[in-house]
Amino acid sequence: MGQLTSKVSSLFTSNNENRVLMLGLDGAGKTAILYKLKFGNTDNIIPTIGFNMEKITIDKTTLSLWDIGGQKHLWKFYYPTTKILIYVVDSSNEERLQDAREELFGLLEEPELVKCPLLVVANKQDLPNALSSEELTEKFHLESIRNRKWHICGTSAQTGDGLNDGLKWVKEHIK
Ligand SMILES: Nc1nc2c(ncn2[C@@H]2O[C@H](COP(=O)(O)OP(=O)(O)OP(=O)(O)O)[C@@H](O)[C@H]2O)c(=O)[nH]1
Ligand SMILES: [Mg+2]
Repeated sequence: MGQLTSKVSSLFTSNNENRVLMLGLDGAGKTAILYKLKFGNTDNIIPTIGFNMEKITIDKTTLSLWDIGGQKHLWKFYYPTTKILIYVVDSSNEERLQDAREELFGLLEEPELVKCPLLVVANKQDLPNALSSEELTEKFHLESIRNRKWHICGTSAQTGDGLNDGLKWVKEHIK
């Protein structure tokens, strides 16, 4: 069983890509962000079963953006070889903030992700009740993260605001 798991896992990993892993609760907007960046729109998005992967080139650096569906038990298969972790939050959904925070801090304990810089994406900033990135920093106690480089950016996958700034940070911190 262990061997099978490791074979399945190896299907999803490659050492020579700039793997950027996008995680976050279902409905946070991971796929919307990926499609807005890649195709310029967020039309026809449905909940992700499995994953989507798109390559995006910025200033001659090609990033492989892996958007994994919110089914958390599958996330671990995608950890190996990840260089940057992007954690997407629905800033407008206060009810799920605690859950989102717990998932994030659980990920920060994962040995395979321990060396990955972290970009927290405070998504859905176009919605009137969205928490700002400063408010989310406080609610999530992000200042307590000391074992890696981290950054937060406010985005809207709908309008595209903030996405390029986030991508630029990723490019600057990928090794
Ligand atoms: N207003 C607004 N809606 C958004 C934004 N980002 C995503 N959405 C919407 O939120 C819903 C969920 O977005 P998805 O991209 O499917 O979320 P996901 O994180 O990929 O969810 P799973 O695939 O289930 O893990 C969709 O209806 C999106 O159109 C945003 O920035 N603003
Ligand atoms: Mg999705």
